[in-house]
Amino acid sequence: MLQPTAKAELSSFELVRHYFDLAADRLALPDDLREVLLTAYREVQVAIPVRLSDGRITTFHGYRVQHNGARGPFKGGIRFHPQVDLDEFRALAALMTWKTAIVGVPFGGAKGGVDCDPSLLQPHELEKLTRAFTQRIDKVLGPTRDIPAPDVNTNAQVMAWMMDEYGKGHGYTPGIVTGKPIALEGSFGREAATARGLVYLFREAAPAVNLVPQEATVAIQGYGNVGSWAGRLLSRLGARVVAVADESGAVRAERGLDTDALAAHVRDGGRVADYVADGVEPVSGEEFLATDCDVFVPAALGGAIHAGNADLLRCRMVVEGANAPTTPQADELLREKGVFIVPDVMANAGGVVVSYFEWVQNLQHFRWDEREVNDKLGTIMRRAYREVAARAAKRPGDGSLRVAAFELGIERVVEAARLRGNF
Ligand SMILES: NC(=O)C1=CN([C@@H]2O[C@H](COP(=O)(O)OP(=O)(O)OC[C@H]3O[C@@H](n4cnc5c(N)ncnc54)[C@H](OP(=O)(O)O)[C@@H]3O)[C@@H](O)[C@H]2O)C=CC1
Ligand SMILES: O=C(O)CCC(=O)C(=O)O
Repeated sequence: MLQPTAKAELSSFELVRHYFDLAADRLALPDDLREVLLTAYREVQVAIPVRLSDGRITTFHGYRVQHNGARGPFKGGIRFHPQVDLDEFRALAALMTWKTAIVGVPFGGAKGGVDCDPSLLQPHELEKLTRAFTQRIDKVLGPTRDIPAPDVNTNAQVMAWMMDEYGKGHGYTPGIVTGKPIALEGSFGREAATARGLVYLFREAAPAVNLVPQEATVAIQGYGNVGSWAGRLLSRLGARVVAVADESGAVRAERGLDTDALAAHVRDGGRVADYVADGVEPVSGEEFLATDCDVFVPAALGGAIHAGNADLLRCRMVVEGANAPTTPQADELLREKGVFIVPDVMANAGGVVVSYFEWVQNLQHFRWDEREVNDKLGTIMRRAYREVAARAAKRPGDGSLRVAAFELGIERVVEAARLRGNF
């Protein structure tokens, strides 16, 4: 459902660098400082040979990129996907650095993962691979060093295996990962947190395009953790989710999809394209993108909206659940058409904010109830939106939230690094 031409436009890191440069120009950052801020602190690359059930050894490749730790321990998700590479993790780790700074949680940025396709692995193979990966990156992890979390194709179970494997050498350490199962000191609210944060921001942003959130129509690309929770929470708000896509295809329903039923269908192993219900029709990838809606939520992979398809979009607002879903060319094209974009570094920051809450709870071996978690999340997300929007408003003619958000994030990282005497 994503068109591969996206990657050809710019590499993942070039894409992040593009937005970094725009913000760095505004901040008048000197070249030497730019170089420091664009260079990852540490990049770990490991080979992970695993004997699979067919008796053969498959060598997977694992990565952990720690981008910048000026503001606190490195923090960011673990992605399992056949197409990941070092360039992509460099980009995603840098985004984490700006994201944590924008929402003001005391972390740096990291990202990592393995080049595997979990859909081709049996559960015990996935566990074996996860444990072997954890052993190989163990030395750079730690609750005050680097704290992973779930990302694409990883979940609470994968975090539980990572925590258990890490604990073999270090003793019981729940604060080593976030996004764990509730039974293992995971935080209430973390599973839905990325989407909940996105919905908080959508509500803040809606007036900018005269949109009433409760009356909005929405199309969602990706129906995993972020997409399916966004669908369910937006439906609960009263919005109508009229189209959804995953890798298998897309469905559309003018009167609105039953987002809970669709989530249950996916949770039980179904694909979006196979979802059958009254008033629901299968559509092509292009028809999906061209769905008439108020809000488009990319919640799949990077580069999904690019120069080759941005023109198809018929929405008033894009709220980026995915990381780096919009290429610079597409971003410009959409903004020229008057589409209001709430960028990834703020729109999907709810996940890491509640990861921060989980970490804080783990350090104290204490638990907050879900209402407390959600309320605190709302306070942080709304504050971040207002701070970024206020900065964007100072640039009449180019009120891009993305560049303003990058500016804010970079500024905070520079301040912390300077105060620590890092440069
Ligand atoms: N989980 C989190 O807390 C956070 C996630 N994010 C970002 O949100 C995005 C989604 O992550 P998450 O929900 O956790 O991941 P999941 O693995 O839970 O879900 C990914 C979804 O994307 C779909 N997808 C994958 N490839 C394509 C494709 N080519 N076309 C259309 N859909 C596709 C998958 O479909 P299928 O199942 O058919 O493959 C699946 O529905 C990522 O960009 C991630 O970095 C950002 C912040 C936090
Ligand atoms: O929760 C976290 O620590 C990180 C989530 C993540 O990977 C992201 O925000 O992209």
